[in-house]
Amino acid sequence: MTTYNLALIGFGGVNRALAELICDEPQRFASLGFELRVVAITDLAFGSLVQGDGIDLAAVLAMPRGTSFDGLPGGSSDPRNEDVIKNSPADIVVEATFTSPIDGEPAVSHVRWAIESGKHVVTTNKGPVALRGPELSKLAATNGVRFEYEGAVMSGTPVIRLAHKMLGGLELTAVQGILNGTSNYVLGRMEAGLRLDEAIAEAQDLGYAEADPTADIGGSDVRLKVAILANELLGASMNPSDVETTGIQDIKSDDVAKALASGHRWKLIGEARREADGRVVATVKPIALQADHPLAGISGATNAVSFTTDLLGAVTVSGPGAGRVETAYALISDIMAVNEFVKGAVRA
Ligand SMILES: NC(=O)c1ccc[n+]([C@@H]2O[C@H](COP(=O)([O-])OP(=O)(O)OC[C@H]3O[C@@H](n4cnc5c(N)ncnc54)[C@H](O)[C@@H]3O)[C@@H](O)[C@H]2O)c1
Ligand SMILES: N[C@@H](CCO)C(=O)O
Repeated sequence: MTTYNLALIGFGGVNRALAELICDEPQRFASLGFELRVVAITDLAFGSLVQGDGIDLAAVLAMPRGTSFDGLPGGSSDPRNEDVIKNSPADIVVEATFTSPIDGEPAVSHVRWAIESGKHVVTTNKGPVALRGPELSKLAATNGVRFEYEGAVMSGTPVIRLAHKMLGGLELTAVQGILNGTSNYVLGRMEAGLRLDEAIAEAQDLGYAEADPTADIGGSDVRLKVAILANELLGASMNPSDVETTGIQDIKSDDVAKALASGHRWKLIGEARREADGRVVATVKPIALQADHPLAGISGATNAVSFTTDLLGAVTVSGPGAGRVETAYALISDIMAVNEFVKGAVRA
């Protein structure tokens, strides 16, 4: 059986959930035809750890946040991302640090270092994909490795790969949906009577929110996702700054209650659409949907995206849009794609 060595860059909610699955459920991977071994971990809070024979995941998962890897064999209190990414014996770099909606850093550099040193990259980080996606995919192709990022949109729910693989024979003219778990959860909790700040705190505890939740509430998280979908699926060359964006920060408990009373529900809707002249235009804005609208019933951290197609009309995918384990599954599906690529290369 093939063993893939992983370097986990960022050891927060998502990469810890992946480490737990690797530690607790090895049979899940054996049934996929490979084993996973974590040989390196870096994080601002822990430093870095490189152990070529495989890190004892149960032991590091038990370390409280803020404890240093310094003192462990191969450990340091410094994250040493560049050295670890370039020189550790990893086959696959798993990037799950903070998303920067401004320039995608430091994740863009992490991805580039990995690809340039011949390592595959799987990531849930929207920044590099939305801001540098085509350039990084091209670099990966040139270096004979994969750059996979299913978790950048709707966490583990298959959207990007599903659309590429299964909708490729259709003409897509628009994508529209609820693409942020935190804001959808928050709007639902406000319907239940919570204040905005109370609902955000709950979403943070549940692991849905970004490190800076203003990205979720202010719409910049959805803006990145809409740009990714427009570029991947509608053939646009869009920068996130091209997406006209309004968040839910100005929606008050009163607005939510009034909408409910009149049979409406506020939802943060992201959309990209190809116009008759071929231009792709994209927006993010809150809309009070009628209760019988197909997206009005999407509740909690669940997301949904609807593709407008020529032969099938609307095709809608719905599932978790956030969550630690749910997002770790996106990384697993990316590793499955890397495995297919590696096996294909061996056969060829
Ligand atoms: N949690 C979700 O539901 C979800 C869903 C989809 C995508 N994502 C994306 O996945 C990524 C990880 O999410 P998360 O929930 O694990 O976040 P998190 O905040 O729990 O963890 C991020 C970790 O990265 C570390 N980090 C930040 N900058 C670093 C650096 N320069 N070097 C080393 N470590 C660094 C932090 O210390 C933290 O432990 C984010 O980019 C997020 O946008 C998260
Ligand atoms: N913070 C994001 C994570 C998934 O990208 C959300 O709530 O949807």
